[in-house]
Amino acid sequence: MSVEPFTLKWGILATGGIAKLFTKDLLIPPSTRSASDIHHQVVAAASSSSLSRAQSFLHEVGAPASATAYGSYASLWQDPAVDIIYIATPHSHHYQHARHCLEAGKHVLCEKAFTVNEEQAKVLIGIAREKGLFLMEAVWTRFLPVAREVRERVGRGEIGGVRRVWADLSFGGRVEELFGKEHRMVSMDLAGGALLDLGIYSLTWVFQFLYHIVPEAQRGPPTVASCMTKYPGTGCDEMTSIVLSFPPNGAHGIATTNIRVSHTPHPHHPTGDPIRIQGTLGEISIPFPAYRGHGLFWEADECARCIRDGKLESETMGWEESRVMMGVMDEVRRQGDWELERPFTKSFFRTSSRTYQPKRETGFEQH
Ligand SMILES: NC(=O)C1=CN([C@@H]2O[C@H](COP(=O)(O)OP(=O)(O)OC[C@H]3O[C@@H](n4cnc5c(N)ncnc54)[C@H](OP(=O)(O)O)[C@@H]3O)[C@@H](O)[C@H]2O)C=CC1
Ligand SMILES: O=C1OC[C@@H](O)[C@H](O)[C@H]1O
Repeated sequence: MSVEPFTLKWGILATGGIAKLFTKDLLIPPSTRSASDIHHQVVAAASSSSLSRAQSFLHEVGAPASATAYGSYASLWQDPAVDIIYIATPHSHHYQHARHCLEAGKHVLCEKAFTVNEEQAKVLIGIAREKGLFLMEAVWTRFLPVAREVRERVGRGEIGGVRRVWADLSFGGRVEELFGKEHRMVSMDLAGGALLDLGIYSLTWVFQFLYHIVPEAQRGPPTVASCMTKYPGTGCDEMTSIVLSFPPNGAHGIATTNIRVSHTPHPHHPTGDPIRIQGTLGEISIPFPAYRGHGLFWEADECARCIRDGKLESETMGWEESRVMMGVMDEVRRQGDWELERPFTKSFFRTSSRTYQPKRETGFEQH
């Protein structure tokens, strides 16, 4: 007997680079990755720039003609046809956009970094819990088959007890030419910087083996030591290196990120795997992965299965872990004296329109 797949109806909030890739991936039939239990439908997309931008976006990604284009985000989160909203705005806006979507009764998949600080993450989690809605940080690499397999093998003890994990995600380049002072990667107003943009991936690899797979009663937030070097153009971080020591036995996680030098200077001549998991009996290293499509559909499949099964959070990328990783990044910024220059902690981006003025309508004003 064949069972109808569960269909999840997506709304896309923002029309930038990753929104395009993600939406194209949503439209790849799940059967191409041997999934027959779920189906994704793109029902709407919204741009805060203009209606025509949303229309061009839907056309470019190949969405069905029935998909609705909106010229404001609020129209999207008010659309009754939408089940879940994928938020693909700059980091600075994740909190307020996710909050609006949740308050409008939508499930949310929010791009990384989840928020700009732990405080904001806690608020979003509280709202999702209270309203019975699914919420997940879109750390897509957690859902890659290679990540699942390595978690399982390490969890089975194949390399003994894990004592050290190294993870680097760094893209080197002529930063001033690439990003200037306005690009979201370096803009302080858009919560740019290597740590929030790329460092979250390094942290997520470390956390998978030194936190996620550790039995709940034994795991806990790590102690944090870090160095940060600022980008002269704006004052965000351009290199950050973090050393973590995890309970229960002090295992070390070394998470690094950089926008001046790369983890793989030449993709065809790799100089070493950027992820190494070292155990008492052996080591597993992972190269930078490459996939058909963009590899973003696995996280979308996870959303569909969780929502179908009535789960509010994913076991693979759960609320507690997103919150603890945000807390680590808060501490790294504190050690890097970041908040002395710009108050990313506490209420920044939350209520103050003095410190942050959105460039255009974002729905921010209500909070
Ligand atoms: N998973 C992954 O592999 C990747 C994830 N990301 C994450 O996705 C998010 C977006 O990144 P990316 O797509 O590269 O960014 P882009 O700059 O390409 O797109 C961001 C979009 O956000 C909207 N937006 C709303 N308010 C603003 C504002 N004040 N300034 C600029 N844009 C605004 C715009 O869409 P509109 O005009 O339609 O409203 C814009 O196109 C970030 O959180 C980033 O970390 C990024 C790259 C890869
Ligand atoms: O998530 C990301 O992965 C790819 C990078 O190029 C991008 O800046 C980052 O946001």
